[in-house]
Parts: sequence; C-alpha cells; structure tokens
Amino acid sequence: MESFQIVVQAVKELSETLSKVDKTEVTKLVQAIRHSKRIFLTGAGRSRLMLQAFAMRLMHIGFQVYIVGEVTTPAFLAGDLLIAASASGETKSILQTARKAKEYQGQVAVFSIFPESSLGETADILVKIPAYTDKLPSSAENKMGILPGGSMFEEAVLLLGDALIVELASEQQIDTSKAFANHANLE
Ligand SMILES: O=C([C@H](O)CO)[C@H](O)[C@H](O)COP(=O)(O)O
Repeated sequence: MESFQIVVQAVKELSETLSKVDKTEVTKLVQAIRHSKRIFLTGAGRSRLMLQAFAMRLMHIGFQVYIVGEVTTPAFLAGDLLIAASASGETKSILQTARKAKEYQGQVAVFSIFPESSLGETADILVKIPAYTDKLPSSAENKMGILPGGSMFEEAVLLLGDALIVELASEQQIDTSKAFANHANLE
C-alpha cells in the first residue's frame, strides 16, 4: 500500500476511534481544566509528546501548565489537576506519578485505551480511546489498525486535545484565527 492510501485509511480509523469516545468524560475533563488553578501533564514516549503539544496550547490560551519531570516544574498541590496519557495504562513511571498526585489530593484525568488498567483505576476522569497498543497482547479490545505501535492512540489524543482547546478558547473569547499572544517570542 502506498503512503497516501495509508493516510486515507488512517484518517478513517482515527475518525471511527474518536466517534467512540464518551462525550460525558470529555465534558468532565473540560470542566476540570476550567476549574483548576494549575495543570500538570505526564506521559512517556510519544504519549508524552502529544501532551507536550496540548500543554503548549493550554499555555497559549492562558492556563498555568507544567510538564512532570521538567526541572522548572514546581510541587504538585491539593486542588491541582494531573492529566496523564498512557495507551497501555501500565507504564510504571506514569502510574507512580498518578498515585502520588492522588496522595497530594489532586485530581487525576487519564487518556488510555484501558479504563480497567492500573492507571485507569487511579483516575477521577477517564477518557477511553479505543485504539491499539503494541505494549499489550492483541485482543478484541486491542486490535491493530493501519498504523503501528501506539500511533492511533497518540494521534487521537493530539486531535482531541486540539478540539478541547478550541472549546476552551471560545469561552474565553480568544480569537484562534490569530497567532496566540502567549506564544514563545524568543524562538
Ligand atoms: O512511545 C510510545 C509508543 O507506543 C511507541 O509506539 C509510548 O507512548 C510509550 O512507550 C509509553 O507507553 P504508554 O504509556 O502505553 O502510552
């Protein structure tokens, strides 16, 4: 199959995947973001990259955001929100971070394929993304599509994150047709 045909199939699968996401959980996440003083984001590998992109947009529209593990990230406190992305829901470092956030009486929101995973069990808000990960055995629930590894999960997180930004920005009357005033100006 040629690359462009793969793109067409991937976009179809991405659309099917996102159409199965529970809108109620997404609404809960939007509300949690709206009401959090500070938002911390965590993930490993490509899941982390997707949340870094989401964090940048949250910063663009005025939220106070931190990536867990960066040297300038401050202490997580009661009332803070942790957003974690893990396709498998079993990545040890992410699970440990989420458990600590609960100990510090924060709220935990999780993007994962598996609500019943160890990470899923720590979540106050669980946005299930029915995609595939190569980190767990294939099954009816974990069926590979056209893309390898955790790509479909990751791309769904990226697109969903961008959609949340459009919703949150419109509430704050931020004009997303212009460059974000908060975007880095030392680049
Ligand atoms: O980098 C990753 C990708 O699956 C490679 O295809 C993962 O995001 C990384 O290994 C973390 O795994 P999850 O926590 O299961 O997302």
